Amino acid sequence: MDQQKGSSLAASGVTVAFGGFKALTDVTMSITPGAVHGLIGPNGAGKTTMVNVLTGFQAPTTGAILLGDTDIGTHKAHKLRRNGVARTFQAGRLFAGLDVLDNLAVTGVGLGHSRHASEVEAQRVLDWMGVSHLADMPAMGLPYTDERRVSIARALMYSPSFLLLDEPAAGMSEAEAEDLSQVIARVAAELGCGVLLIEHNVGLVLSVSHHVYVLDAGQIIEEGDRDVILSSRKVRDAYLGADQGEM
Ligand SMILES: Nc1ncnc2c1ncn2[C@@H]1O[C@H](COP(=O)(O)OP(=O)(O)OP(=O)(O)O)[C@@H](O)[C@H]1O
Repeated sequence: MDQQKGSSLAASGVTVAFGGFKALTDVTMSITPGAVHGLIGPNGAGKTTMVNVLTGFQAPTTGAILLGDTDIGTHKAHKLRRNGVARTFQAGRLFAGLDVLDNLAVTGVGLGHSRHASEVEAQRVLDWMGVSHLADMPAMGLPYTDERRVSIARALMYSPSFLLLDEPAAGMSEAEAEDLSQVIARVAAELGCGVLLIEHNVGLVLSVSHHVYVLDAGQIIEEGDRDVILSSRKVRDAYLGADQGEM
């Protein structure tokens, strides 16, 4: 199965149960190429579980994960990555002992490319991100925002069709988050990637997303554009009910 350019990555009626506890219940959502999709919700709503189930890190208990017309719900993460579904993690998970270029090149080698080709691709991605000056820096000790950028660059190796970002702006200042939002917008607009953005920074999500899903207690309670989300009583209640402060 090759990369599915032009297809959607979707969850159809997905439930994920851990023992008797349902982290997700009958969730249906779709990520389309060239667009940014937001996924917000209070703590414990199921956002990371959603990313895990869309990227092969967690199998759905029931329901289907569809890449185009193919149910990939039982496919493992490394296979999905080869099919163009890439992600980042809440913690950057860089290899501390390697420099930035090698952190990216390792992904290329894991995808089956030669070391030389992987280094060329790594340099290309770092250039595209505007962070080529980091190439020779050790990953250990990188400033936090650079670490986040390198994590995204690594996920962009060999042009995935989908990029799922798990709280990429955590710990960033407003100015840094604004810079990041421009990178995210470019990933969709210039690379044609379908992006799913999970963030506690709701303002960032609303500013950059074409379509936003709201999870609460494992269920989608609202979806739509910025105006729909901002005017939703259900969304307001979910956040206030969970004492998450203002949106
Ligand atoms: N492997 C697991 N085993 C048991 N329960 C789990 C597991 N993974 C997640 N959960 C539970 O599922 C629920 C959803 O967790 P998840 O991390 O997906 O939420 P989240 O919306 O990403 O939360 P946060 O915003 O705090 O990161 C939580 O109650 C969590 O404790």
